[in-house]
Amino acid sequence: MKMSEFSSLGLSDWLIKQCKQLGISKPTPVQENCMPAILQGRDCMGCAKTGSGKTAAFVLPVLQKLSEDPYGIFCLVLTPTRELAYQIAEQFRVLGKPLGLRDCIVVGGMDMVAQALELSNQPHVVVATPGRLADHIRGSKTFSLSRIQFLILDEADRLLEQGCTDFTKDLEVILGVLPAKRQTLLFSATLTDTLQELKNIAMNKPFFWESKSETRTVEELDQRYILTPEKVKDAYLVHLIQTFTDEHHDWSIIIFTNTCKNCQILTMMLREFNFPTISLHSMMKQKQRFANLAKFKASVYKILIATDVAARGLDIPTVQVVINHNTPGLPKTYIHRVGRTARAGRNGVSITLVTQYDIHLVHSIEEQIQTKLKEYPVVEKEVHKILTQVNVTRRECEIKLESTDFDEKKEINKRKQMILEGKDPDLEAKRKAELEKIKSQKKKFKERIQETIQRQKQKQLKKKLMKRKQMKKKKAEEAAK
Ligand SMILES: Nc1ncnc2c1ncn2[C@@H]1O[C@H](COP(=O)(O)OP(=O)(O)OP(=O)(O)O)[C@@H](O)[C@H]1O
Repeated sequence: MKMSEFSSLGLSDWLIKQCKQLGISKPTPVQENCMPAILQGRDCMGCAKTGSGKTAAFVLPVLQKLSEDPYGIFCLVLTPTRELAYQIAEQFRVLGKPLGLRDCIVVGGMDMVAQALELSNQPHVVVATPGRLADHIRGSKTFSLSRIQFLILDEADRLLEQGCTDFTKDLEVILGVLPAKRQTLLFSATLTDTLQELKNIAMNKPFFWESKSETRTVEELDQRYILTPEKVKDAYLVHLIQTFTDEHHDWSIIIFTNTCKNCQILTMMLREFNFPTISLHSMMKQKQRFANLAKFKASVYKILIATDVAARGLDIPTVQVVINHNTPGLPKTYIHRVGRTARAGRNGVSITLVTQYDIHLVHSIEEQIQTKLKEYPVVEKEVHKILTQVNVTRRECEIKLESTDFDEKKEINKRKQMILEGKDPDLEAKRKAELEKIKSQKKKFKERIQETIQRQKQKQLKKKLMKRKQMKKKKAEEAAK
């Protein structure tokens, strides 16, 4: 009966069989609703919660169509991170094995010549991050995307966001070489903010489907918070990990933090406490990033410390806990981060460490997800017992990191990025210094004004007091007369 459900959506038997081998036997709502429209040739926008099977919702119909009329390059998938590109390509490869599907992954940080060669061999599916693909388009005439049938934007809203990595210029280059007659599919757990821009990319009045639900996170996720002063945060972190690892042998944990440096320091610190920890952030070499992720997926390391480069899309079933070492500034980021657990109907816990300065962020997260975070119970005495040891260890790790060339590397990476963006790093540095100067002058000016106002207020107060004193004296004198 389950088999017939996929077949009633229009998939061939070979594809249904292939799904079954991966434990995919009954379509999830996003698949059930979006696949028929895609198979009918319509553009589609699918917005469904994290871990709800959006990838197969586009991979399966593309494979179905490809099997009916195979030619390369048939489909282009764009995605914001390199790790996600590999994950998506893998789904295509596994599900499309009976077709002899050829895919090509085009991401930054990997050999460009090898990629160019693969592109010229007419793969059926290209999965790419926008920056590197745009580079290939600008620099090479050995491949063409002018006949693609499908353009897919996975994590579509992120691709349009002008965040720390801005994809918009690269997207323009890519869209410029694609045929107007194509099917465009857009998927994400958070489409609504950029809906209009996305509709423009889809062009042909897309079929839009959004999972109807009051909450924006899954029910299987137990969402918690711990209110903590900044300097006790790390002690809570160590305590939490100790408790989880004592109680569960087969659990994996992802810890999200805000900067690459913090990621590095926390990894060093947790290793000092003998926790099997590994990190993932954008300052690492790409090969190292892939290697670390593979080791985490294989449970060689149970703890992954990552920046938001790992916040979206990664599908690792063993992850039972997500810890937010910092409260995310955007509710959207929170939704994707905690969505790394409780996937495909499994249970999971998320714990967000909140300082007094982040409470307003928690309120806006709660408002967006339509769920209240519950306090996570902790025996505080236990945390205070390890507080000094944890903070001393952290300080030692910071000193160790300072003695390496981490900051220097960061600076070099920044300069490289600027050169790639066509900016002059020295000129930018000068501009930044000037801006800082203006800012500091403004700050000083403001402070001086505040001081003057304060002084004037004090003067007035003094005057008033004097007047009152004199009045009292006068009254007393008059009374004495
Ligand atoms: N019909 C299905 N039945 C059971 N499992 C499925 C089904 N479809 C997909 N899955 C599995 O569910 C998991 C999550 O799917 P997927 O990674 O596509 O989620 P997603 O919706 O893209 O999440 P995110 O928004 O975090 O990217 C995967 O391991 C996938 O193999």
